[in-house]
Amino acid sequence: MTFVRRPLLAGNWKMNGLRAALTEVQRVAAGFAGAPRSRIDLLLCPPATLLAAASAIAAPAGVFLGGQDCHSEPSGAHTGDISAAMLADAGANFVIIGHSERRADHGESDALVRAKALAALAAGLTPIVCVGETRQEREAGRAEDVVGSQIAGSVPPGFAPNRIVLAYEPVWAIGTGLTPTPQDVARMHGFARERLEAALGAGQGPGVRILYGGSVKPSNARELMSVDDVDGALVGGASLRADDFLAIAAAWA
Ligand SMILES: O=C(CO)COP(=O)(O)O
Repeated sequence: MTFVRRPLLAGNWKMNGLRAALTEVQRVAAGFAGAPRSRIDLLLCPPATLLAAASAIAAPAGVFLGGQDCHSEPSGAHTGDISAAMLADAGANFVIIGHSERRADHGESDALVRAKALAALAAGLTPIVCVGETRQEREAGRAEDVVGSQIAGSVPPGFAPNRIVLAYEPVWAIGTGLTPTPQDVARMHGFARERLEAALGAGQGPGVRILYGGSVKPSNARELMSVDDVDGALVGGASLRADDFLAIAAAWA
């Protein structure tokens, strides 16, 4: 079976954005509506407080919306948490799961990340499961071990490859301006695809979109996005301004 992997450019706003920032959503939507949109999927993941308003602006232009986390349970006594169904109800199509900031700030384990991914799938969302090694792990030569075991523990088995997205985000590249070399990105993405094949089942690896994340900017997007097995980007800081985000999207023009 041959798979066509449509590039996905995702913006993770993290804990940034008041209502005034909806003007950036408007500008992304306007820029995308006029672009040859068939080339890529565009996704914005604003804070949950802006999701419904952002969806009203972006969805008509064909821009997808996503959450940044969800609870592993469908509902219940979990003060301050958000369920996958709530995200879907507010207009989300995707949800970022297991971002390294959540793994670090909230002690999320691979098992919890997998449970959250399953909750997302049950609510009809596409989980973007994040993996990546720290600087110490890379320097100790353990990058592949770490990413391999995160994939084995976090990716729910038995789903079609188009229902799950993987994001490789080396922790040391996030918000630092540092990026791996294209050769390192190619090696890690190729390795991740092999491990996805093991996690999802024979023949499934080639169908999964694998995003690169960590200091993606307009100036390096074209080089990083042309690497083998890179099917898009998960962008933090440079997704906050519509001009930068659209300039990254132009890497596929
Ligand atoms: O963590 C990231 C996206 O999820 C990457 O963040 P930066 O693009 O700011 O490095």
